[in-house]
Amino acid sequence: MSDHAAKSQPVLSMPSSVPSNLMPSSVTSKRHPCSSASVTYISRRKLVEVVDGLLGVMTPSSTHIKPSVHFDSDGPSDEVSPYKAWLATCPSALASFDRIIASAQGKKIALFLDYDGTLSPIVNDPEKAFMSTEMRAAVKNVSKFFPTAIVGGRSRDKVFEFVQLKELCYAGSHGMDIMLSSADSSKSKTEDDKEAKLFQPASEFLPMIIEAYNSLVEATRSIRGANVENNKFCVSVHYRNVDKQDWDSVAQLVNDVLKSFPRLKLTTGRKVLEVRPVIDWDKGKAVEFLLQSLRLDDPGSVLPIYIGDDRTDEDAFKVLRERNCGYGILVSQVPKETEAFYSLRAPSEVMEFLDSLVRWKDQQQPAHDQE
Ligand SMILES: O=P(O)(O)OC[C@H]1O[C@H](O[C@H]2O[C@H](CO)[C@@H](O)[C@H](O)[C@H]2O)[C@H](O)[C@@H](O)[C@@H]1O
Repeated sequence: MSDHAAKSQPVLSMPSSVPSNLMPSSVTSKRHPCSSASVTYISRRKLVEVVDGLLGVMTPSSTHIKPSVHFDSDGPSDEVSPYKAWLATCPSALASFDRIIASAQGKKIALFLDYDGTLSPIVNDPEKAFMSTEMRAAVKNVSKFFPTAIVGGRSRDKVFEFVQLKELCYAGSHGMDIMLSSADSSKSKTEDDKEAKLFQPASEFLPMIIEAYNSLVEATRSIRGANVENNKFCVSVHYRNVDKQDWDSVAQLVNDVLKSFPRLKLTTGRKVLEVRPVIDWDKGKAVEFLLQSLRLDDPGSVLPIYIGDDRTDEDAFKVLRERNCGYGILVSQVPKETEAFYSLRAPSEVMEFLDSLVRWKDQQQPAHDQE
């Protein structure tokens, strides 16, 4: 995404076929609703400099997918006006709530929720990214009305450990480890039964990921604050707690390790470098898979909503946009180029949005049924 983020011109365009009922109220042209040439990306400009410098030191092997790294800035911008300008094109999902539910009339909403930065606030220690009791209750409540899946970058087990709700579906490792229903699977009598509910398109990469994880731990051992997380089918190298002057070294070390693993590639998140298999699979593909598997892929009767904060969530936003069937909601305090239709500022607003969905459904029909 950094190549993408580093470009000064928005590269996205609104498909002309987006139905008007799926268009945010402020969008009147074919321009992408969530990117605007008039938005000043102050923090991104600084990032571009870093990216340019960084790409200069990277020499990917010929068989290796070119790593595109930039160092993320996820703090609030000092300047209010660029954010306001951005809101005009990527409106708040709370302010647009009536419009969203208007397009859900007669349809079943299917919810897809990222974990880190969406259900839990970003914290320095990834092991302590707990979600609040209130957020857990909000997710539990919303899942009573709408099919709900968590689509996270961490291992599926880890995400489940944080969320602790059996009634949801879980897709871990950026969608490369999908369990269709954790509730059903716990009741499954046989291994065959469990396997039928499990989809792991990168399973052949497991030994390679373990090897890469060990190499990355070894390579970054000397960098104070660097932290390598094994996410089962992918590995995260965190630099949030690394001194800024050492960020280049972290990227260089990761890139050096990757030269020995031509079938692994590098993506970036919020102060994290993510190493994953080169397979054509991402959160977008995972959402498509879930919609199909759960028989929710009829755009006439289902409105999927995906809420996420990270670059990897853009793949899912894009799928919904291209299928003209639902909404991506980006969680961000700063203007970003995005494929999402709407935005929310922080996990606290995500909770408010989920609570609003529950209230709306509650008022709508006492029987608690969906259409
Ligand atoms: O796709 P996601 O579920 O959002 O996963 C992306 C990464 O999320 C986690 O890291 C992020 O959250 C941490 C805890 O708040 C924070 O310390 C870190 O800086 C963030 O990048 C997770 O730990 C990573 O493994 C995921 O790759």
